[in-house]
Amino acid sequence: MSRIAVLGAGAWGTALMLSLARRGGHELTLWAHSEQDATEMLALRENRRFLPGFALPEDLKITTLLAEAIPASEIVLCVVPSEHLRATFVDAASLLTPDHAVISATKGIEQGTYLRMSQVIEELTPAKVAVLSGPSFAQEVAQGMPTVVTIASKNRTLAQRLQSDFSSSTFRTYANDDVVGVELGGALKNVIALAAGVVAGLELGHNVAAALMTRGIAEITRLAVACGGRPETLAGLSGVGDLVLTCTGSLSRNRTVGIELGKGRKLPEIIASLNGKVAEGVLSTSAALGLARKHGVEMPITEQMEAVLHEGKAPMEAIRELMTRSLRAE
Ligand SMILES: NC(=O)C1=CN([C@@H]2O[C@H](COP(=O)(O)OP(=O)(O)OC[C@H]3O[C@@H](n4cnc5c(N)ncnc54)[C@H](O)[C@@H]3O)[C@@H](O)[C@H]2O)C=CC1
Ligand SMILES: O=C(CO)COP(=O)(O)O
Repeated sequence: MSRIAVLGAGAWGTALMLSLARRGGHELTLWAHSEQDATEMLALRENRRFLPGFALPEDLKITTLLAEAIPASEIVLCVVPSEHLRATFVDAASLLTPDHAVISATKGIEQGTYLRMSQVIEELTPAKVAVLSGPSFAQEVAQGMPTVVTIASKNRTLAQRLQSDFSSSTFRTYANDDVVGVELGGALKNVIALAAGVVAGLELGHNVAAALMTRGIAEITRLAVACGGRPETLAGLSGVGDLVLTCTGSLSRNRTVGIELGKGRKLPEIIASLNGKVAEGVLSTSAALGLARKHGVEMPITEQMEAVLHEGKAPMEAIRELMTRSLRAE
């Protein structure tokens, strides 16, 4: 039995909480950032805003107070969007002790610092840190559909404990000690998913989608290895696995944003239509490029995606440039 606080009542925090509840044996608290969302969940026993259609467990505690959620738990599952992770942990820092385990399921790279989410948490808190990543749409996890992800920590005992806490007959976890590879795989696939959406929106066919995934994993792996990750990690669930899911699955928000860009819609209008739901790739693209430049790594797809997202480049021009780069060996 573990006492687990889930920080972040979006789709993914809610789905992971439902999976933990289905596994059974845990005491669960869900922390919501928004007072209004918490009030609605308490009244309806449903997260109608971010993950409608699923009854919240009767014994689930819901709060907007970190001081209520964290001291009552030994495991803190972080699922806030990357943009808000630092602020959340600045507030949470004084409540966390070396006895706490924080497991981050957030997929992103911090703007400006280019830090991975677990690095931000380690910088701010004395807690032990792990990450959870892999091919996992919230909707399917909430429905109890079979899902397989990776839990990574440099602390093998912690990874094994979390594996056992999170695993069930519908949610299987593999342990890994390559935190860098697992975390960067999860963050960087969102950039390629945006690009896969763009070519779908432009109706450019299947060949280019397969090529984007293949060359996408090549550039993701280059950067992850430059940062200290292992290439085989990027061939795993939090690399190829999540890349394939997000580049092909209709439930992906990042891919959907890409499709709309490919159809010619403007980014601010697309973001507004998400109604507060996060497409992490939009911000991660800039951070990924910053990190790549810091390490002298070439990331041609990410570079073109940055130009389309934030410099007004026409999507078709970005594809043309990728296709006409100087020829090289695979
Ligand atoms: N939705 C999915 O299927 C999956 C999402 N993820 C990752 O999980 C993370 C969270 O994504 P979702 O749950 O999908 O988000 P969401 O789009 O469903 O919800 C957005 C969340 O952001 C919160 N928020 C807004 N402003 C905030 C603030 N100032 N401080 C703290 N929280 C604030 C909202 O309350 C809400 O919980 C992301 O990094 C995403 O990439 C990972 C795997 C699957
Ligand atoms: O990370 C995800 C699945 O593993 C979810 O992807 P989207 O954020 O693109 O929906």
